[in-house]
Amino acid sequence: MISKLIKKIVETDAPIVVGLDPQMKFIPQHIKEAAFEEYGESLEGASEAIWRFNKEIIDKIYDVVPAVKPQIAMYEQFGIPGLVAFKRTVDYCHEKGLVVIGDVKRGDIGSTSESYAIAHIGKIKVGSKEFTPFDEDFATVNPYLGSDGIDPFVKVCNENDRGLFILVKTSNPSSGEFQDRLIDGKPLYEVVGQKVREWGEASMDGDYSNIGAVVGATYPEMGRALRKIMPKNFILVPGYGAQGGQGKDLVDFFNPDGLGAIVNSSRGIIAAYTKDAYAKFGDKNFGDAARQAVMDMKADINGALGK
Ligand SMILES: O=C(O)c1cc(=O)[nH]c(=O)n1[C@@H]1O[C@H](COP(=O)(O)O)[C@@H](O)[C@H]1O
Repeated sequence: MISKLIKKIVETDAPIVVGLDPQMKFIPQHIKEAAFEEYGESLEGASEAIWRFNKEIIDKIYDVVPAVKPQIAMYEQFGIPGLVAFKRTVDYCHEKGLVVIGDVKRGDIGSTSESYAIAHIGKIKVGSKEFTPFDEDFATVNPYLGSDGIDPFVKVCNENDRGLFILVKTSNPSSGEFQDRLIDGKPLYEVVGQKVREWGEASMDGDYSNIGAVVGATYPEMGRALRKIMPKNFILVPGYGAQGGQGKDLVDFFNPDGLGAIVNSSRGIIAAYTKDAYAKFGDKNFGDAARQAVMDMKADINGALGK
């Protein structure tokens, strides 16, 4: 699966993933009104608005980026209709040829992890039939329960040619509270980075492993150290844009081959039309604003990489 992602990154020349994290406050009024008129001011109405918003964004960016990352919490807050909107989004992104990273941040005891893995990147048998419930290409995973919480994800991943991005050093301000604590003189995130390297060894797909890591753009120094610890693991880098990360912070997340990292921006892209820099598009053309924000992000990152 990582080879498919790499192929698309090279084709689009964009190591970028658009985060499909719709919040009601970002959805233009005309979309909400139309959805509410048909489905009422209800969980169904909100979920329909999310779907229509996503579809417009996807239609405007699918040919310039390799991947999207829907964050399931944004959908789950609207209950079952929200999860239906999540699944519609995943399916439509596949139709448009995009790689889908399900940002689900799962991880539990072994048996429970296995069920999470089946739900998102695996297959479930019902009688004589087999189903792929959510059917993402990659899932994000929380490793802090240890190896027995990760092993079932790796197994399901290998059986289905899918991928994982395992949290190593997160982008948020208090991530250091636990992740930077020293264990035998090493920060915990480095210990976890070393484990990601080991977990990924049996999942090679070309030059890289299907098992990747998540490291926040907001911690470039740590990104540099982790890049060396995990030379064959792709790094998903969130924290660009809304959380302050910029192209110049990202250079050391990449390998000398120009690959090895994919940078996420969610609010910075999907809500671009609400920002002064893109206000000229207006709320009716929020999809065009998103596309322009992608092009600007691409120029910023590729410029920093000297391309
Ligand atoms: O796993 C993630 O994607 C993730 C890890 C992390 O350390 N920090 C982080 O922000 N994220 C996710 O990346 C997205 C960032 O959104 P923006 O700040 O709007 O670009 C959200 O979906 C977060 O849940």
